[in-house]
Amino acid sequence: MPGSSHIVVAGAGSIGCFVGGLMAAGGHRVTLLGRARILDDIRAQGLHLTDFAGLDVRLPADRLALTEDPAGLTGADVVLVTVKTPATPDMARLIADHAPPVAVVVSLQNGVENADLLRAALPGRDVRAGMVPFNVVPAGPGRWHRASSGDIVIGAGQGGLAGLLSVNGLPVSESPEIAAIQWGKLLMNLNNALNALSGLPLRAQLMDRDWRRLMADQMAEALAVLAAAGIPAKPATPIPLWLTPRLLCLPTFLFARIAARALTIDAEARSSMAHDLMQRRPTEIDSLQGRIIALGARHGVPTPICRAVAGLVRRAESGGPACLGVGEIRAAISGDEGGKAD
Ligand SMILES: NC(=O)C1=CN([C@@H]2O[C@H](COP(=O)(O)OP(=O)(O)OC[C@H]3O[C@@H](n4cnc5c(N)ncnc54)[C@H](OP(=O)(O)O)[C@@H]3O)[C@@H](O)[C@H]2O)C=CC1
Ligand SMILES: CC(C)(CO)C(=O)C(=O)O
Repeated sequence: MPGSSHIVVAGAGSIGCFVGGLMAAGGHRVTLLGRARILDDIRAQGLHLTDFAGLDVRLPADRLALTEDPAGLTGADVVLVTVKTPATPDMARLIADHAPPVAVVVSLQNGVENADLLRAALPGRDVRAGMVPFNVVPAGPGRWHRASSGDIVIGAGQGGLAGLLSVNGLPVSESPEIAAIQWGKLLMNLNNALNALSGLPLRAQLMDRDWRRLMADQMAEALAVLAAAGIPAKPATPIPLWLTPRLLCLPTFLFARIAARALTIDAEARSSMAHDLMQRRPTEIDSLQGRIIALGARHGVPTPICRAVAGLVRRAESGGPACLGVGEIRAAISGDEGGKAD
């Protein structure tokens, strides 16, 4: 792989445009493969990237290749897969048909199944799992805002890939424990659904103790499932996962002090699932809560919270209410414990 590589972002949305844009600003040749509704805005006014710490990068459209045509994958050194999980099988087929077999494929997606889905469709290729801890929100035409902190981790392998992908403002590291890191992220991503159902920005949701207690109960349920299944999980923040439910239950002034040391999060942040529901798109609920529910069933651990929350997200996906209070969600959980939900 050359020092400056051709990176193709496969699915240019929030994560793809932000990461791809910073990599282009850092000197890589970048192609954004995406939808016309997104690329046309970038064609018209370039790409504008900001973040919680004052980053302000503007890239004219001619610094990027922009295409809706999967033939844009031809000639890639690295393919960054940034579609939502339900779109992974289709994207895997496009990569198989168009990307060179030597291109390294990196999944920058949430959930724990995407790298395996890609490997199954791309036998013999170097496919890495990755974990993106930070939040990116659309902030207007051609503009994306990184609203929380953390650095990308990818699976360890040959070729110094992390060093190659690291650019100013976007360090990338490799870890042999990427599977555990992805499970740790999945535990945090269980809040994507609560955030989406709350209708609140993440910071406002986190500053409310009733929401935090619900997050804590859901996380404790999932930790019990992972313990029964013997699955190790590593946190994306310095706070151990077993301690997180207890921290969430602290009074707000104490929680805020401790959380501020582990994570920066600004007022714009909302989970990717919140954006999916707002835009009436299918969510990743099956690969987040759905994964815990399936494991719980296999290992005899009840998962009433994940089941009720998944049920409410599915209802919202098909046009049901999306702005719920903690009390309404607790009522649905009690219904599930009584065997009524899902
Ligand atoms: N947003 C965030 O803050 C974070 C997201 N993640 C994870 O990163 C992944 C990506 O999330 P995010 O960036 O929010 O997702 P987005 O929905 O913003 O972006 C994905 C884009 O890919 C497009 N797409 C899908 N299939 C194709 C295709 N075949 N050809 C071209 N474009 C395609 C989608 O279009 P369409 O909708 O029309 O299919 C969409 O515009 C997810 O797994 C998410 O959980 C991880 C950390 C944070
Ligand atoms: C908000 C964040 C960064 C963590 O839950 C995320 O992964 C998402 O929005 O999907």
